[in-house]
Amino acid sequence: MAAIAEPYRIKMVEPITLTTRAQREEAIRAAGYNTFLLRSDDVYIDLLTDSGTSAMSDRQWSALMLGDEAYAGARSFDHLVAAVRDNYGFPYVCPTHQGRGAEHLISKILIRPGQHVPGNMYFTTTRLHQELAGGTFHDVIIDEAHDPGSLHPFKGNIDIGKLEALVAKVGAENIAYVNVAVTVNMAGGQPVSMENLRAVREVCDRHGIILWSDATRLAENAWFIKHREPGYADRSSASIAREMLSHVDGLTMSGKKDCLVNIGGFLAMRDERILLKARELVVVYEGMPTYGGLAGRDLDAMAVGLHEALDDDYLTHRIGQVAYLGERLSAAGVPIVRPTGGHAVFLDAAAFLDHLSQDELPAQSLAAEIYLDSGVRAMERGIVSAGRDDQGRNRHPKLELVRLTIPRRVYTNSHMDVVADSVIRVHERRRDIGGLEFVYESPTLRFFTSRFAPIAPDVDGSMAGLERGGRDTAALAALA
Ligand SMILES: Cc1ncc(COP(=O)(O)O)c(C=O)c1O
Ligand SMILES: N[C@@H](Cc1ccc(O)cc1)C(=O)O
Repeated sequence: MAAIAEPYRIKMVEPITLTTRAQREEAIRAAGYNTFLLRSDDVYIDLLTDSGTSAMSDRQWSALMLGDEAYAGARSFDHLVAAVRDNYGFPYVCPTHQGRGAEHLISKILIRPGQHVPGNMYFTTTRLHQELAGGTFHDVIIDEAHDPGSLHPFKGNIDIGKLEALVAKVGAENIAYVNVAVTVNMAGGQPVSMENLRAVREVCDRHGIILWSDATRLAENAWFIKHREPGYADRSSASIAREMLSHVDGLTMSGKKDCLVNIGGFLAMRDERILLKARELVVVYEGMPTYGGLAGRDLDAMAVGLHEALDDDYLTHRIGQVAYLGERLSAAGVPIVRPTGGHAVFLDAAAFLDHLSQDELPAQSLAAEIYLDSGVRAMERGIVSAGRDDQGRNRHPKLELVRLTIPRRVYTNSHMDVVADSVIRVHERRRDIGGLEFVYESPTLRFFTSRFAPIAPDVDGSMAGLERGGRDTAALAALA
């Protein structure tokens, strides 16, 4: 697949800040070594997330101006419904303020306490909402997804054998629904094949189980099917996305990703009974069913963005940019999850810092080191993100990763070169990097707000001079 240049011209720019090493040392200490707690002004290239960080197009900005801010019955809602119907094929839509708003509602609607929810690898907010509704999440993704080196083209696939085994064990009536994420964020932005979606549908039909989708990165998944699955090369990603969704009963969407907006989400479905339930709940937790916690202009921008994200040239450039960064790192011997996925390059922190145990939080430490080196902000996706189980024990996920997440239409490959050079530099002196420990552990979704301190001094200055072995008193003082 030949790389293409940005299929757009840049009409507006936002200056970003270059920082000194001394400023970054101060900033990461103040942030308790948690990149989520850095101030954006202290970040040079921000690869924390692809969520809500897209650049909107001139069409989307125009749509914002046309937003209808009526409390009820706004035409902006009609625009969103039409876009979802035309692009995704669902007649019913319930907007929410973002993806987890939709997850909250669908978990409350479909899960009875004690039921089980199989899915293709956990996502933090998804699993939490399933648990809060009384459900138990089960990972039924194929084993290859847990192996950073496996080159399986569809590492997001559900393992049909694992799914069938769970149904046999707990009984179909105790499965609330099957949730299939496209792509799979925590596995590295890995896609699900159409063949797999069909097979999962067949299992669900045979057992009378609802099939739902977390379609947050639907467009990127469709592009992978076009380029990797036999029979789809001549199809548009838009038509492939439509076919993918024909296999599911409904979806939750974080519009902040593949709808190219800074805020927004929704539920979409075919069953009017689910819509009615969603409307009963949305007025309690989000807002009127025609705005769901959003401004009318947000609905309009999302209606335009969800269509733009399905454009093949846009997708070829976007996924090509992720691959470009991945190839630069692989060529230098940096261990990454392969093949690269749709939204991010994931560093294999366990292999990168193989002198650290998982309990020394290698991914958290690596993300802090990369920030210290260059001001590039990444995100931990390992033991800290996985949290604790219902017995209060740390979960030890097989993947211990750092995510370099690429916002949509925001950075050029010159930025990717700066990122690659920095990660390669850090890799060259990896033996000097020590681990971290918690100094404050947040009880829920702990990766967002916990604070850390170095547990081991290094020899030549990476985190040297900040804190040596033990508690980060400055960080604790800042917290108090
Ligand atoms: C796969 C996936 N599902 C759900 C969500 C939740 O979406 P939001 O951040 O809009 O609440 C996210 C991002 O958080 C995600 O990446
Ligand atoms: N969904 C967004 C924001 C987010 C980040 C981490 C989370 O665990 C939850 C939400 C992302 O994947 O970047």
